[in-house]
Amino acid sequence: MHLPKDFVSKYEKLLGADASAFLASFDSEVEKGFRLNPLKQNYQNTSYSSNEKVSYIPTGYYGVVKGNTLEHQTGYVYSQDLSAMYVAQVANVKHGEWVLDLCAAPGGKSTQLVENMYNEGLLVSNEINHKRATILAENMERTGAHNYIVLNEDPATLAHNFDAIFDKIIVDAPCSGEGMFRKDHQATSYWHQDYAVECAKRQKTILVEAMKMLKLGGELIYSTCTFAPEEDEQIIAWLLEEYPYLQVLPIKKYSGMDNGRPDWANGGASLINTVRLMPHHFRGEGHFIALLKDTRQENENVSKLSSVKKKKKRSKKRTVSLTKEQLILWQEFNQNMMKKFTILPEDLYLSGDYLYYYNRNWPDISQMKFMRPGLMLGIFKKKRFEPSYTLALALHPSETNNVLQLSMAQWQEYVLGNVIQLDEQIPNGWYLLVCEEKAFGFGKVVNKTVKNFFPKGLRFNAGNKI
Ligand SMILES: C[S@@+](CC[C@H](N)C(=O)[O-])C[C@H]1O[C@@H](n2cnc3c(N)ncnc32)[C@H](O)[C@@H]1O
Repeated sequence: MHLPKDFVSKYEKLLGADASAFLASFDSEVEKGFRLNPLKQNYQNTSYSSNEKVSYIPTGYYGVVKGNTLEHQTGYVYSQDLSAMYVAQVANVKHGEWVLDLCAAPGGKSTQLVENMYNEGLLVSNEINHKRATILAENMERTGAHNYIVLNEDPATLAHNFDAIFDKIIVDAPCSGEGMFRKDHQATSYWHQDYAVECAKRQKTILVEAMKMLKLGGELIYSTCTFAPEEDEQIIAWLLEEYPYLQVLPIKKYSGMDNGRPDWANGGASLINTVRLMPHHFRGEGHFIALLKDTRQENENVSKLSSVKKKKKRSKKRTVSLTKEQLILWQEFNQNMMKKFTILPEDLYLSGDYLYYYNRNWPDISQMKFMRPGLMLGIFKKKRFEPSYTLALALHPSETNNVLQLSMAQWQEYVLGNVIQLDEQIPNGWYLLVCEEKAFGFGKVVNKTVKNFFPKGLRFNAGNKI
């Protein structure tokens, strides 16, 4: 592929003898990867489970996944670059933590983070660009997770609302994208000599806001998909200067992963703890990851206590505005449909006519633009409750009373938006529709006809793909 002349000479200087292998890697083939989703029932029951496993991600595999298939639509598989999937692994989220993914669309890292949280704690997944935030919300809903919020805000507004409340913050920063050149040749057209420095300025602005939201003792995970030291080691060196209580923690380096390069920044020894994923050494695209810890926790118990108090005070601000009639409609649906899925009335949140699960302890988001203020349960329509597609994907067939098993051909009809005719009479009402053990939506049975509630914007023709 054609690389900008100045790009070539920059990396010849930086890499010396290693430069020719690095530059040659731009002409080699991109290797693809994907993850399976452990939140799904029997999640390894897919056609991909015998693919070669990735050593550094328990749910990661080498190979290509097809869109417009049952496994993809139901969120069992997510296609992701083999390098990008190491970021959420480095974040090592623990059940119960509050995590912020600040630059989240289209959602590769957010989907992986939430899948590792097993419905405990909270993931706030934010994207500044509205169009991209819509895609993020769709990808998040396919995970079937219960514990996420999708926001569409700029980092400064978030920081104004979320004062030092997150255990972990992921900043997968907008960058010069050099690591994506091999995948997207067009990306080279944006490149110029000063581009990395321009991107670094924006990265610093984002990081200043991120730091306001990090709890004492919290961890910041910073990543880019570029090789540029200005946006990688030099950004971490700058962070250490601005926030001297931050420490760069070592990241485990698997085969082919390189140490960060202190000599490409200010020589700070701890920069070696960061990781560079370089395509001439590693089976994936270019990436940089740093893990930083706020070390103040142990020494500053008093401040820590005040931050906990702040969290409790903030969460009281939210209000629940369901009418009695709406509450009854939801409870009726819940009792008929669900075996184990209990939501307390205090954890219900109404936005317009849409009902969400929003844990009463979560932070107040009423002053921010949201795409999903929690798990969407459904919508109230003229004295009835219609369950959402999102809820269907969040349920295991074994958790529900009314399950309707359909064939692959019937699933194809459903994702096209068609009604499905049944051969036999079954009781009228709502059913969780299931194909090959995978819940793919809700349908309302009326006299042997399954009415279709698959969202119009998501419909597709899967006819020739299976
Ligand atoms: C590298 S991409 C994120 C990829 C994502 N984390 C994933 O794994 O799918 C960076 C994102 O930052 C967003 N962005 C651009 N400018 C921003 C800004 N000033 N503040 C916050 N986010 C920004 C972009 O819209 C883009 O979606």
